[in-house]
Amino acid sequence: MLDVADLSVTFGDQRVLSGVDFDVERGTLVGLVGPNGAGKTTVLRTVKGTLEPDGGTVRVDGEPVADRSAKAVGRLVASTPQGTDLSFDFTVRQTVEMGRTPHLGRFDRMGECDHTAVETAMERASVDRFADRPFTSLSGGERQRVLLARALAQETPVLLLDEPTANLDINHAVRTLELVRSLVADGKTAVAAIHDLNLAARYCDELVLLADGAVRAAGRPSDVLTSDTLRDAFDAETLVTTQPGTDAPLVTPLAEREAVDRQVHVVGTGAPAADALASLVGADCRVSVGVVPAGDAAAERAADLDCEAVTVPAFAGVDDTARERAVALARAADAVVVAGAVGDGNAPVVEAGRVRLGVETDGRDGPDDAPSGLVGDTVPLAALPAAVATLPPPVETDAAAPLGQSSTD
Ligand SMILES: Nc1ncnc2c1ncn2[C@@H]1O[C@H](COP(=O)(O)OP(=O)(O)OP(=O)(O)O)[C@@H](O)[C@H]1O
Repeated sequence: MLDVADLSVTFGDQRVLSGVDFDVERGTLVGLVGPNGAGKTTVLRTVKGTLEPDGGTVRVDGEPVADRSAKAVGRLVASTPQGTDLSFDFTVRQTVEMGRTPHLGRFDRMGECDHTAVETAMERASVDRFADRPFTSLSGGERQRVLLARALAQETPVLLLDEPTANLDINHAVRTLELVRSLVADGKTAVAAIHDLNLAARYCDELVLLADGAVRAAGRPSDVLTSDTLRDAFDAETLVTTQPGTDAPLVTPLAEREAVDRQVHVVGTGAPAADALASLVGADCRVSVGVVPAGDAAAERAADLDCEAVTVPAFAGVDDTARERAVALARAADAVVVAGAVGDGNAPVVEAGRVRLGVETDGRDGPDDAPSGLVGDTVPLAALPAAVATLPPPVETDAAAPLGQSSTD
């Protein structure tokens, strides 16, 4: 439906976009994400034909936008601007009526179908109750919804939204994106520049991550929003987990922090244990995990993060050798962290810890499933590194088990 190929844009001697490629299928919402100045607005301006690129093409339905008249593009592509600071001396209804311009000849008056399109657009964007108020009397968020209504009144197959939720409270942000999703379900094709990565992940079918005018990653939100791509694009450390009740990634920025020089042994399985490992490694702790079944999410995350995992074959139960190694690691650690389900076979490992912390798991199997009485305080995942950082400094013991010895698997 929308095909952006090898786009490059230069302002003066500053190359702002280089080799930007992506395409958007009919009936999908693609989010443009990336840091300030990455080039998101420039991409949108090029797609709607108001900025001519130095190189590359934008095609809608196979035909280059550059080959069509402005009015013809206006019947195909509608957009909402990033800012709402427009000095209109118009009512809300008149503002929304501007969306009909591409459908009218120079001397045409609006007909019945134009009025219907305007009323429907105002209702869908929930601005009909403001219809007769001056645009300039509205709040920033209300103006944003009026500009969305103007774009809807244009009745185009393609919708471009530049920061559609920037001025909106969380309720209106969610309602706006739900509205965009329903438009997309009706067959519209939408591209939205969105700063809020978690809203983008939840509502977009695909994301295009831009930085310094180039595409750094593109695809499903869970493939695009990883700690590595976000570090690369934003130069920021993040913890990426999963939004409760969905498969969408949840990005938590990690504040600049002191490294947490602590050794921690994690007991548990699945996503909770895997997320605890990532969080602790992200805080520079030395971390081990086990006993876990080989192939479990926690064992795989440990391999990715280069942490020692004490594993046993799946469904084999905890054997003595594995338990002894895990107990040694737990004894040597400053804390044992319980995240995810813990069977009776791991109870001695948890008991070997001098300090035992549980991690809240949002209803997934967690410390509550541990054999009773094993876990002390339970903290949210986001607070885990801070909780570990406040533990007493390491004590030398004979039981010290340096990390990095081979696992028992
Ligand atoms: N007309 C212009 N003249 C010169 N430079 C420009 C112009 N428009 C944009 N730029 C520059 O191009 C780069 C990309 O800007 P753009 O607005 O596309 O970024 P963005 O990703 O939308 O940023 P933000 O998230 O802050 O809105 C920026 O460095 C910006 O300063």
